[in-house]
Amino acid sequence: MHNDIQEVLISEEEIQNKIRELGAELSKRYEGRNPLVICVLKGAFIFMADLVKTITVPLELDFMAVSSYGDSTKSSGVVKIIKDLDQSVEGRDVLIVEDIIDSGLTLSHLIELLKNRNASSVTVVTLFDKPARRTVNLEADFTGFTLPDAFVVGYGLDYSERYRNLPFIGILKPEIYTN
Ligand SMILES: O=P(O)(O)OC[C@H]1O[C@H](OP(=O)(O)OP(=O)(O)O)[C@H](O)[C@@H]1O
Ligand code: HPA
Ligand SMILES: [Mg+2]
Repeated sequence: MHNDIQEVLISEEEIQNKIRELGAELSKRYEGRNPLVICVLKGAFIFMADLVKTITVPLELDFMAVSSYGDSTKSSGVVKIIKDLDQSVEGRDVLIVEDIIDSGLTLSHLIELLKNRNASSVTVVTLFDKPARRTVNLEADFTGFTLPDAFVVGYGLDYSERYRNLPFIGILKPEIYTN
């Protein structure tokens, strides 16, 4: 698997250090509150697990599975809800945990949905951001790393469902892509 990687962009240690910083900021942001933390599956599952361990306020978790990339390196433009939340967001301080914002389509869709369901606040934390690729105007409230315009894998992010278990973020060798 590591043989398929052309370049490591962000190491495991850099990622873990950044998550501790984000956790400290979020603990301040939610002091005295009880946020509902929503993991956007599948990509954000590792980030969510590492992040919540660094947040010191009481919180609740829920999971939503959405997909727009399928087996491709490009967004289909259609955000499919594969699994909805178990819990109501009405009147809740919602924190959306994303692994990456690329075109911004997934998040803009989710934010709209949660606001329509009457969340009292919607805040976004993303570990990675690719602002150069945005097709909708959107920014996270908390961002870990800004990435160059390249398709990346690892730390939850896949290419065709593979490479999610790499502990770092890297770029694949071009011969791995079939499209
Ligand atoms: O800003 P965007 O262009 O919408 O891209 C970001 C989204 O795309 C990826 O999910 P994907 O659809 O690949 O599903 P997955 O998390 O199950 O891999 C990623 O995990 C984000 O949720
Ligand atoms: N890698 C994996 N999944 C993604 C990416 C990426 O660069 N951008 C949006 N979904
Ligand atoms: Mg994906």
